[in-house]
Order: sequence, then C-alpha cells, then structure tokens
Amino acid sequence: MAKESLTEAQERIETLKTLLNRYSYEYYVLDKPSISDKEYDQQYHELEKLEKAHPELITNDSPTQRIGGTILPGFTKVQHDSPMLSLGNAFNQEDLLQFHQRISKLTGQPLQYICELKIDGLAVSLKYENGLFTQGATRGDGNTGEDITQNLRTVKAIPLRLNEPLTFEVRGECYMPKASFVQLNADRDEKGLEIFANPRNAAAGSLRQLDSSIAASRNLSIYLYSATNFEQLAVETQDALLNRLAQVGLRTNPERRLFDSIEEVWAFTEEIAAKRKDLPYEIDGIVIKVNAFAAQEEIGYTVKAPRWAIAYKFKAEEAETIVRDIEWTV
Ligand SMILES: CC(C)(CNC(=O)c1ccc(Oc2ccccc2)cc1)c1ccc2c(N)nc(N)nc2n1
Repeated sequence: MAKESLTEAQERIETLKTLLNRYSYEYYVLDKPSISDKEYDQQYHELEKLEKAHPELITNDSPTQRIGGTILPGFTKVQHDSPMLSLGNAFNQEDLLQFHQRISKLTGQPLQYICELKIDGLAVSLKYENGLFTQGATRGDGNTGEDITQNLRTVKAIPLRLNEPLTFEVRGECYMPKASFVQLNADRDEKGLEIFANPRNAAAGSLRQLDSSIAASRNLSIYLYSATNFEQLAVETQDALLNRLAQVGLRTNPERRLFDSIEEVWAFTEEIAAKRKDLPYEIDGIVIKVNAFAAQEEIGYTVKAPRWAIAYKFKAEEAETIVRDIEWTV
C-alpha cells in the first residue's frame, strides 16, 4: 500500500487506539463485547503495522505498549498517598452481630450495608493522571509498597486510559482466574517446574516477575473497590462509587448487594458460601461496609483499619489453601 501521509497515519492510529480501548472496556468491564476476537486482532495488527511504519507516533497508552521492553533490575519503593488499610475479621454470625451493635452506637444514621466479595488475590493501587495509567504498586505494609507498573500494564483488564481525564488513585485486588491457574499449573507440571499452591500465590508470583513478558503470559485480572480523592467523582456511597468506577472504565465485581439489616447480610454470606465453588475466581470471604460515606466518616477508623468495615472469612476450602502464603519478597 502506498505510504500514507503522516496526518492520515496519525488519524488512523488515533482512531484505532480509541476503538481498541473501547473494545477492551466492553469486553473486560461491561462483559458485553461488540466485536469478535478476530475483528479485535485485525484492528490490533493494523495498529502494530502503522506504529512500525511511524514509530514517532507510538504513545504510552497504545494497547501495543503493554509489555515493557526491558527486564527491571528490581522494584523501587512507593509511598502511598493515603494508607491502604486492612480489615478486621469476623468468623461467625455472632461476630457480625457484635460488629453491627458496636458501630450502631457510633452513628445516629440508619445503617445500610454493602457486601462485596473478598477476592483471593493481591491488593494493588493504580494511579491515573488526566485519565492515563501512570503507576501501579503493591500494598506492601499499607504505607509503602513496590512499584510494579510494568507488570500491571500487562493486565488487559486494567485500562491504560480512562473514559474520563481523571486524576486519582484506585485500589483493588489483582487475581488469577481459576481456569488460568489450572492451565498454568498443568503447563508447569508438564515442564517439570514447581506448581503454585493456589491462585493467590500464582498471582503474587506473577506480579513479582522482573520481566513483564512473564506477567503478560499469566492471564491476570483485577477488580477495583476503592478510590482516593473521589470528591471529583461526586458520589456519596460505596455502591455509587463502584458504579462510577465502572463508568470511567474500571472493572468492579458484580456480585455486590445492599442490605438494611445484619440478618440479611448473614443470609448473603450463606448464599455466597454455597456458590463459592462455582465462581470463576477464588474468594476468601465477604467484605461488609457501611454504604454511606457520611456514616463511614462518623464511625471512623482504628489505627490500621476502618471501624465501618469488616471481613467475614470463610473456612479454608482445601488443605492446600492452608499452605503458608508466599510473602511478598523480592
Ligand atoms: C475498606 C478497605 C480497607 C479499603 N479502604 C481503604 O483502604 C481506605 C484507606 C484510607 C481511607 O481513608 C483514610 C485516609 C487517610 C488516613 C486514614 C484513612 C479510607 C479507606 C478494603 C480493604 C480490602 C478490601 C478487599 N480485599 N475487598 C473489598 N471488596 N474491599 C476491600 N476494602
């Protein structure tokens, strides 16, 4: 084909990046792809060819730039702008009742709860500046984590550009779907490599790689569940925040429910316990949060965890999940 003019190439590259970004949003966030994988691949290869012919037009948010070219010497430290807090635990109905009674005393507002699944993966923080993904980090000790931007850029469910030019930080759980875990262990076993004990360890092991092409091969995914400086999102509840995160292009877990009583919350934990084995990802519990941000602020925090949230933990499923989890060490 005749070498297209620079502006024609520039326009086509911009169009393709916008289209491919939109398709990823439909596929990973809306779970409603509007084109086939084949059509996606065709447009992706057209973009690759155009960028090869015009390398000066390659930008950081192009879907062709998810795998970094270099192997990192190590991970640098990252200070989180606000702490990534931990959660208190509940192990039975009585614990949940006590949680409810304890916080009911701390606010005059009627308590509405939101229940979210507690995905068994690795907590990560994603920074966006003017809508562009600029930094990804592990939770670390809650205040200091490690910069794993290169590896998180390979996670296709993480948009390199949001649908809106927002500047904020979101947090969520990066995980390996059960099917990817089974396939990975089968491949490793066949190659005589040590297999992973559970999907959480496999996800942690993948995000700890200094060569992002290895992380890229591990089919990781992510669910986001919180944001900092979310004032610009103009939301007043956790549920509205999650809807807003999906609207701007971020993947959130659909199995969330709102309840007005702790009895209904307990019933939900039993409902999820029954369907846990059928979920395409592992969970280790349910996170119960006061839904309204105003009530959250009134109820407040302890030194390391919110008072307005608790993790109801399921009993460990199989012997293997009791295996000591890999500590995050590099
Ligand atoms: C509730 C929170 C602890 C996040 N929230 C925070 O980390 C957090 C951090 C600073 C906050 O405000 C402060 C800002 C500065 C200082 C102190 C608090 C508020 C919330 C949490 C933790 C783990 C979760 C998980 N595995 N799954 C789901 N579904 N939800 C989860 N939610």
